[in-house]
Amino acid sequence: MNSSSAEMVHVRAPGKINVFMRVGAVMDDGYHDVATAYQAVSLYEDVRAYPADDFSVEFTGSVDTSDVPTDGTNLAIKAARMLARKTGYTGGVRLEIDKHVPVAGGMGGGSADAAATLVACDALWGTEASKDDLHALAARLGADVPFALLGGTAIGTGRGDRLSPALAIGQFQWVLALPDSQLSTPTVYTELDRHRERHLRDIAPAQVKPSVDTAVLQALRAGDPHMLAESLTNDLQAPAIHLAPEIGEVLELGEMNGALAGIVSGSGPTVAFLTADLDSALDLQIALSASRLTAVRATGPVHGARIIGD
Ligand SMILES: C[C@@](CO)(OP(=O)(O)O)[C@H](O)COP(=O)(O)OP(=O)(O)OC[C@H]1O[C@@H](n2ccc(N)nc2=O)[C@H](O)[C@@H]1O
Ligand SMILES: Nc1ncnc2c1ncn2[C@@H]1O[C@H](COP(=O)(O)OP(=O)(O)O)[C@@H](O)[C@H]1O
Repeated sequence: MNSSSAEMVHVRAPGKINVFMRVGAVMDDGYHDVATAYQAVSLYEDVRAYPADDFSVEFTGSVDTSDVPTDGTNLAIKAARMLARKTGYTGGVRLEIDKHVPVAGGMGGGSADAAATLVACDALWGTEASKDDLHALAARLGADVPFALLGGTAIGTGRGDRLSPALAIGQFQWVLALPDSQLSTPTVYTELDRHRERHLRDIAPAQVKPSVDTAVLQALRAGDPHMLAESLTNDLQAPAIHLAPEIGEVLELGEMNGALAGIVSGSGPTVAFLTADLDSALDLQIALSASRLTAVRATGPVHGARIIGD
């Protein structure tokens, strides 16, 4: 089918925080078996898709995108091409991405771009892919991409792409210390495996099948930031700090300035601080900014990738 039905489609997709992340053994496909609790937060990628004969992408926004490739290796272009192949669409798309999620920061910005692009191209091209088809394409693009489609709060197992929504009430107030450096996701996983060999005490043994602690699920269900702060967990935090020791100082600074708790987001180096309420979040944002960190506030959970009427 080749019936382009719109002049432009605008889709917004969120960045994410892993409020819980246990990493188990390496599976046959080379990926680690994980158990994670994702929360989508109000730091967004805005993707605008325009009809075109070929495939291209341009970036604007508040974060440095100078390192992000704009050729066929860009995740958004990969997503568009994959959808075209799957649906038999023979045209292309021009993508404009207004980017606010830090690149290689552990918040799934590239995944959000890919998820938003799938939804935008499907609407632009009128290809009417099913939810299941979009999910399957998303999972092929990256472990985090299905969650960027779904949004909200969800448990991810397997590679992190087998999702089940988690009940969460209310809004959590986060302050994010955005990095001016990057960490490569595979490097952090590899560092974790090295740490395991050194028997670090705060990391679960790889042979234990990872699962999400019931305390996290209870805290999310209760919408209680104090409870959630007690159960924030990330097996990738110690290896991320080992690779980028300044993360440890950022965590200390936040915890001294009113955060209930701080956690490295995904593979880092973004640090997410959970606060008790909006006032504490504002105070913490000011304190971190005074220390010359880029600190932004965000709330969660928020929606996954969806069309915005401009
Ligand atoms: C760590 C997490 C936590 O949510 O997020 P980020 O910090 O990247 O945002 C994810 O596991 C990342 O998801 P994503 O960034 O989509 O990963 P992919 O592109 O699929 O994989 C990049 C690489 O990470 C490693 N990887 C990823 C997921 C997983 N369950 N096991 C792995 O070992 C593999 O080396 C893989 O080649
Ligand atoms: N559209 C995209 N946006 C961001 N990064 C992209 C994109 N396409 C490819 N990449 C590459 O993917 C890597 C990881 O990107 P990103 O999703 O921002 O980080 P993370 O996996 O830490 O959440 C980066 O090194 C980047 O160069």
